[in-house]
Amino acid sequence: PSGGLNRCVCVHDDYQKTADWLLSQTKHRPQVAIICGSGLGMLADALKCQDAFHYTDIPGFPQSTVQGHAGRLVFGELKGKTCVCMQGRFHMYEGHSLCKTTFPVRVFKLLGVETLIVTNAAGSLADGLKPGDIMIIKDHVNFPGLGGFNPLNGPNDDKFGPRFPAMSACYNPGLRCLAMDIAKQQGVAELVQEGVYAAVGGPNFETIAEAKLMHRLGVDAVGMSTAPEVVVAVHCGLRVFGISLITNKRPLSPVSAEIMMLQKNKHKKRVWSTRRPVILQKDQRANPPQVGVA
Ligand SMILES: O=P(O)(O)O[C@@H]1C[C@H](O)[C@@H](CO)O1
Ligand SMILES: Nc1nc2[nH]cnc2c(=O)[nH]1
Repeated sequence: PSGGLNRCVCVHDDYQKTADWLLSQTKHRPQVAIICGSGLGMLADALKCQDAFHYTDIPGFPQSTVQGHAGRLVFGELKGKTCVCMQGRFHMYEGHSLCKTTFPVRVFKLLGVETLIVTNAAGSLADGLKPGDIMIIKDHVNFPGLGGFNPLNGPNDDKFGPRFPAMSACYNPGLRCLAMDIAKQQGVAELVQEGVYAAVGGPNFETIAEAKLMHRLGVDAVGMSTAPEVVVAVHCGLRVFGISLITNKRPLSPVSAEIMMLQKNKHKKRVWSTRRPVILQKDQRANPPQVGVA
């Protein structure tokens, strides 16, 4: 991969100018940044003493084009911590370069942020993860990154981090433990579990074969964001905590008339089944049963 979309074209000064402008517009000095995923922008409403800025008014900031992403940066207080909250993020499928997609993360670093909380909407590939559940991200598979689409491509900015950053402990274990403890205290532990998130480029959802492949690779939930932001955050030394809100199940097999078969159940009764057809015995092959016919 080469070309404009796959090479960081922003220089340190670009991030600094945006950070300086924000610092001149608000008295808040955030320690925590929160990126709200699709439909999760209401998290920002919980902030007290808010200063809010539309992305269109922030010098150098990319613009949000997705429904459910309001396009505002909100500063405020939450339980005694000063936070900055992105109501809406940037995705590769909108046509943003990865450099622009992750631009706010480096701005947060320059604002003095130490901890980044990433949230997203994702489809479940795991049996035990249902729509409405929350998955604490323990690790990720960055499919665009594995293919060479990486926000760190291009000359390394040593002021932010090293050329070859380690990604073996992206999601802070202490924060993951704390989140699980809080879920127990709040009585919602049965809705919360840890899992592996995979980022794909989108905007199309996965084919059955792609979903199966990811499931076999150990992916629990799939979405179209987060991993590039986390790569940039870890590169510049931010502590990261991530959660996926499970919005749907990603089917691993087509449940359709094509594979519906009448099969014998354990009581030897013939019932419709969506189980995979069994391999036929030699003597059955000459006269195979027809799918969907009793
Ligand atoms: O920003 P997130 O990752 O929450 O958005 C997800 C991925 C797509 O933008 C959209 C698809 O439903 O939700
Ligand atoms: N790629 C992908 N992104 C999602 N965002 C919400 N659900 C899904 C899904 O099933 N797949």
